Amino acid sequence: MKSRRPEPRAERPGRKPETAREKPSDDERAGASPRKEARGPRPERGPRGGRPGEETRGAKGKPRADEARGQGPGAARGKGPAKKGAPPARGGGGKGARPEARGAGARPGSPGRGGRPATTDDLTRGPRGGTGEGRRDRTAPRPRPEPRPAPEASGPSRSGTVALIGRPNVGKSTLLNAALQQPLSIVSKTPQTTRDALLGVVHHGSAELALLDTPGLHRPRTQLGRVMNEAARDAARRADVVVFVTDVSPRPVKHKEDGTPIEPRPLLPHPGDLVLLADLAPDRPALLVVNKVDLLRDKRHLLPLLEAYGKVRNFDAIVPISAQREDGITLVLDEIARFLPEGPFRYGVDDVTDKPARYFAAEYVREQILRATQDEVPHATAVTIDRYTEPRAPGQAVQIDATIHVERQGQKRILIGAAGAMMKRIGIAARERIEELVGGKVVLRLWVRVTPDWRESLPRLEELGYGKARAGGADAAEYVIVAERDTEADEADDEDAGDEDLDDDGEEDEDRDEEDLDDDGDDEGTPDEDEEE
Ligand SMILES: Nc1nc2c(ncn2[C@@H]2O[C@H](COP(=O)(O)OP(=O)(O)OP(=O)(O)O)[C@@H](O)[C@H]2O)c(=O)[nH]1
Repeated sequence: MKSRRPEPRAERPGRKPETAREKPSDDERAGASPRKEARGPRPERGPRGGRPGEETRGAKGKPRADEARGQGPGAARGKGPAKKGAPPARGGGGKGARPEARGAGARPGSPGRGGRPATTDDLTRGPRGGTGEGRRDRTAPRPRPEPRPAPEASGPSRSGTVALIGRPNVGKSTLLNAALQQPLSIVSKTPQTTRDALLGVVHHGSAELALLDTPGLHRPRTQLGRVMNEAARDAARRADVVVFVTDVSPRPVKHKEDGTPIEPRPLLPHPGDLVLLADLAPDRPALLVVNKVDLLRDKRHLLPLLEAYGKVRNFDAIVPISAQREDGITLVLDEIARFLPEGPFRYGVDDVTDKPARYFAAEYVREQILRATQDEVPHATAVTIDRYTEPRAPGQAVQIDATIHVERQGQKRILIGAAGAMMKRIGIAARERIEELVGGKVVLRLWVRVTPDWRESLPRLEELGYGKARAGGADAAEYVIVAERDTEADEADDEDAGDEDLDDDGEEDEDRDEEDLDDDGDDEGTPDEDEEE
């Protein structure tokens, strides 16, 4: 379906939350009555440009010193087509075809903190500015106080699908959100938050990037894990460009007995990455994005790491970024755009994604579960939308009934909490996030249901929305825009509530059911070990 553009909505007076209440029997209900903070006008979508301080380097370890400092327009060029040859179908992927205006002269300073979740308006029309009032999401990217200046459209138009691939928790969803300039995809500190490929459309100069956020590739222990891995691999297979995302994380500084710090070992490519890169889409352009460079205390460790990665694969470009701080995003988009095939845009300039609002309603409930619970609960949770009814008159609320599926009674008890307190907390936070999405009032009713072993049952996974062939991405002949609020109630195919676990305290979960690729590179192994500085 094609979207209609909603008018900017007016500010609404605040409302008070309702007290959650429980329902007898196996279902538990927690209502969160509408409460909304007033919000200001939405800024126009803006163009993009480079940023000072963005670092980049060419593939195979040749640092681009000038560009690494964001001083030159050619930052993040890598070897590019000059070495691999511009793909014929991508025609002229050299400098001449590149969008201009990035690097120096770009938006100064770091983006502002805070901000609010996306609204329907934002999802269809562009980024939000704002001051961050009412924002609860500490892990979502911080909105920019000003939109990025866009590169000028130059050369032929390019469009294509771009898969963001990598281990869990490296920041793929954060990167997508930063590129979109809105927190569309749910982000959490717990690995395996993303359970399905999610499209985000970015128009960048003369290029249209259909970015696919994907589940982190990991060692699966359940059918769900296998389905998630397949979703990621499928996205990589159908992509025109693969962006392999990895991260750097500082190790704690160790000290000798006399208290002097031990010189940290150099950073090395993550062993799991070596496994994944061994057979990752060898026949198409691949970019490496090294995320979380803000965590490096000593940036001298970055260059050897980039060089080491450059020896693993003949990347077309290597771009170190901080997705969370939105540093380096423009360079990533520039580099991707260079390798897209020439062709007309497939989406409207205001289109953002192909999932309906009900999909995000389920995801945002799951997001709050990830934030509010820990241990085994998040991984054992899925969310389905039982009813999504649009308001019949102005001022009325969207009515949403959602079921939270868990696997055991104990998990249900945890989710409900004492006197329903946990459910209430989740319900209120999710409802507020959904209200921002749909741009209006929402009445959200949540039930908790025990669906034993749903992660191991393919039919159950199908019912819960996992593993189906989904419309989306650049291949979709028709697509639904999230702003379109007339989603059919029986649109069962879109009830793909993702669910993944997230610790509120940010610790990697101890009892998660899937693991990252391990050091021996056999797709079986131990959880991630953060690299340290
Ligand atoms: N310090 C820092 N943290 C980041 C950065 N990017 C992402 N994170 C954090 O890393 C965690 C994981 O981020 P996600 O975007 O959910 O990672 P993902 O790769 O999509 O994770 P999966 O869903 O497991 O595949 C979150 O806590 C983010 O806030 C960054 O640039 N710097």
